[in-house]
Amino acid sequence: MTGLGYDIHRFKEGRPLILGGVEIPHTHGLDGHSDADVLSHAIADAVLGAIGLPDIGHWFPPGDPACKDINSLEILEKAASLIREKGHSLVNVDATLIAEAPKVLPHREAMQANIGRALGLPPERVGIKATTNELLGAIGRREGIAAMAVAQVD
Ligand SMILES: Nc1ccn([C@@H]2O[C@H](COP(=O)(O)O)[C@@H](O)[C@H]2O)c(=O)n1
Ligand SMILES: C[C@@]1(CO)OP(=O)(O)OP(=O)(O)OC[C@H]1O
Repeated sequence: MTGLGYDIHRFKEGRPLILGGVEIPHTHGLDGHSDADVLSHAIADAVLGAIGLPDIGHWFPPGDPACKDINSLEILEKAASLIREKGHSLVNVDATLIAEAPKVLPHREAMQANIGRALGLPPERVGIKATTNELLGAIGRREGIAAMAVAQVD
């Protein structure tokens, strides 16, 4: 089965920028109740969606004090454990970050390692790509970062 995930967070000054559990040097971080790791959120929704489970807001309710500044790698761990509990196995995930800045590909291997560890996948089964939005729209105006992801589950 295949799952699809998408998320977007706006930039906010004074927050660290966390993507795939990696702190990436930048002028702004992303706003959110959690650590706002847009990449991990999109991947978690793809994993959950592959077996028809409700999305991350069901398991980690927006605004829940228990989720304040939560490390989103924990969300990935939860999604992967639900897959195993239901008798399935995760095959791979693939994601694209959409960001005008910063350049994120220099951090690809660190993100693959973190996400792979959280999901129980080897790094080569964690695809991470990035593109700018060619200066178009909100992403092009550097107002935030979006991510989309797919997951394959047997
Ligand atoms: N935030 C980003 C965006 C892009 N990259 C890398 O740059 C390549 C070219 O991007 P275009 O949008 O101009 O096609 C892209 O393929 C990525 O390798 C990046 O690292 N971080
Ligand atoms: C994990 C949660 C918890 O508040 O994180 P947020 O930072 O609010 O991020 P969002 O992607 O808007 O929604 C998911 C939430 O469930």
